[in-house]
Amino acid sequence: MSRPFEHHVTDSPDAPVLPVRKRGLELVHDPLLNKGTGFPDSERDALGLRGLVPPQVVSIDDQASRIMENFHRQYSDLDRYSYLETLHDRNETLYYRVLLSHINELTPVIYTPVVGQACSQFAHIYQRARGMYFGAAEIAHFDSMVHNWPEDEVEIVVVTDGSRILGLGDLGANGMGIPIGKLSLYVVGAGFHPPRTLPVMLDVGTGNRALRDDPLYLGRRAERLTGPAYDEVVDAFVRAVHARWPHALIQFEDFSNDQAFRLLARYRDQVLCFNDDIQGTGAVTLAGILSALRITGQKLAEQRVVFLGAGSAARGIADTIVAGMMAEGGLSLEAARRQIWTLDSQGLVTLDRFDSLSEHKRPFAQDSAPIADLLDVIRTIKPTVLIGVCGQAGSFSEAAIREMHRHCERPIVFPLSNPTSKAECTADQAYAWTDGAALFASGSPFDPITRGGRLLVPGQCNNMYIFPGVGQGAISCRAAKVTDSMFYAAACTLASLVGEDSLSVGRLYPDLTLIREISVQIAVAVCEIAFAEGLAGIKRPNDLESFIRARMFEPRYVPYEAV
Ligand SMILES: NC(=O)C1=CN([C@@H]2O[C@H](COP(=O)(O)OP(=O)(O)OC[C@H]3O[C@@H](n4cnc5c(N)ncnc54)[C@H](OP(=O)(O)O)[C@@H]3O)[C@@H](O)[C@H]2O)C=CC1
Ligand SMILES: CC(=O)C(=O)O
Ligand SMILES: [Mg+2]
Repeated sequence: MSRPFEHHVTDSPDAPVLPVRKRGLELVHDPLLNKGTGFPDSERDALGLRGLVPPQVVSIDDQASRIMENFHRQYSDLDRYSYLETLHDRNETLYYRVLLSHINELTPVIYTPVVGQACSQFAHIYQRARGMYFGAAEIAHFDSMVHNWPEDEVEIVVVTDGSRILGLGDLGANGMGIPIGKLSLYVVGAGFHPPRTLPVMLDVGTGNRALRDDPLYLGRRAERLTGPAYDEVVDAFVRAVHARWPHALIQFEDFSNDQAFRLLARYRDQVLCFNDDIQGTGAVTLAGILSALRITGQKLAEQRVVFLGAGSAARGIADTIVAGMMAEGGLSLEAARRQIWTLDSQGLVTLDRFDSLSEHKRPFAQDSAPIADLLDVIRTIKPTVLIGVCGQAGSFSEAAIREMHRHCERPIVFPLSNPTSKAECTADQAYAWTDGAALFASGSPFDPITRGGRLLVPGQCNNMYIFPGVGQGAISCRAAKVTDSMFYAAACTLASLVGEDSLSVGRLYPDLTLIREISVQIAVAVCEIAFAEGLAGIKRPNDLESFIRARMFEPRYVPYEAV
């Protein structure tokens, strides 16, 4: 049963007037409706705001200037994160206006790398409730708890169990910063209406002893659940969410790989869902490799790819590259997989380890002698592409990168682990060790570099380029499920949007200021797959692109009508 709540969304782009029941401070304290000093005089009269805000009526752009002035006054990254979250909690329209107009400067704060620091300290910097916590002890209440959430039209749920937050390991309930950050990017990147997004923490305990002993820790102080007890919590959560919001998309985020693959397999045909670390990362990485190959003029099917790390991200990327080699290069599944070598914490993943390998590693086990070390693997395999997804800082050594460059004129080097403190190497290092020849992209951003008078701009290979558009596509056409073919289409679309101007400075991804355009094009591609595969829940609109654009939230103040 849902209660009558305040409307937060208007779908009419032409003359949007939002009926508002709240008055006075109740309105000012609702972050979805608050305009702060931006309430015009007419609304101050009609909504009981006279005297409650300073006399000047300030435009949203002047408000944004004040925000940036104060943002620049903060002392540390964590201060900057907290400052933006305070704004998020006070005035969402202004928060998104500021993010959208300073996207390159602010994304690294609300997202990687600073969000990693924020998650590590989440319990200490916590200010105000945001999103929902589904605790194992409350499992009997999940079905009723979902009705405590005030919005009837949730479209995107990003859920984590905190077990593998970026490359920082098990952060338990502190991991809530990740769903919050990802959903901000859904709004900024693909124009989801803020009240239609829901961050979720599945609090099933934590294996992180230091957190459990931290007096300020906000999650369940118990060992992490496993086995059937864990599955029951996830099941109850998915059932409750699906019952309350049957059309919502559930994004699984930062689950350790012992759960990630199982959960995706279990739910992908039951409810609208995907795993971002597996599927989103696969798509964004293939796009970057395709961009790099436009520079070298080579074909995907000719590449020899080495992964340092053989977990969720590695498997998602490897499968997507294989799909590309099969689609573009005509290789068989087996032939494509033979072009890919993975290393885990025990060294090269080989057939002689088959029986002890987790399921997700087995398809990429190579018929090769054991090799323990990345340098020796590079010496033996002579890769053209090197991908780091092991969460181990500095694990691409100078010797390894130099060895790669010895046999490969333009090595494709992607240290993808997040946050920056976990990157396998820096942009500076990759360029220095290859004399500027590396085609480089990283999970967290690095600044441009000038080498010998030449500007080199590192791209950011991060699933943030993919998930907003895939989500918008899936929701716009009411897709019954999210398929791998949709992610493949997203990868090709993203690659097609990288301009020659970007490639001329070695940047393998478009500038982030283009994220909304990228998301529209990805959403169109995803919808087209849904229509072609009979998965769409609506009739195809004649002008699909305009249909998607019309759904997108613009952070500006709409007029209110007192009701
Ligand atoms: N840029 C992006 O968009 C994304 C980046 N990532 C980043 O990728 C990293 C990994 O994520 P994910 O795949 O989900 O994590 P997983 O835990 O699933 O996988 C980590 C893998 O790294 C291996 N590993 C650990 N230490 C070493 C080592 N010293 N040498 C070789 N391999 C090692 C592990 O080996 P073993 O199996 O033996 O334990 C495991 O196979 C994280 O830092 C994450 O932030 C993830 C998703 C998206
Ligand atoms: C980017 C991302 O999803 C990760 O590092 O886990
Ligand atoms: Mg992730």
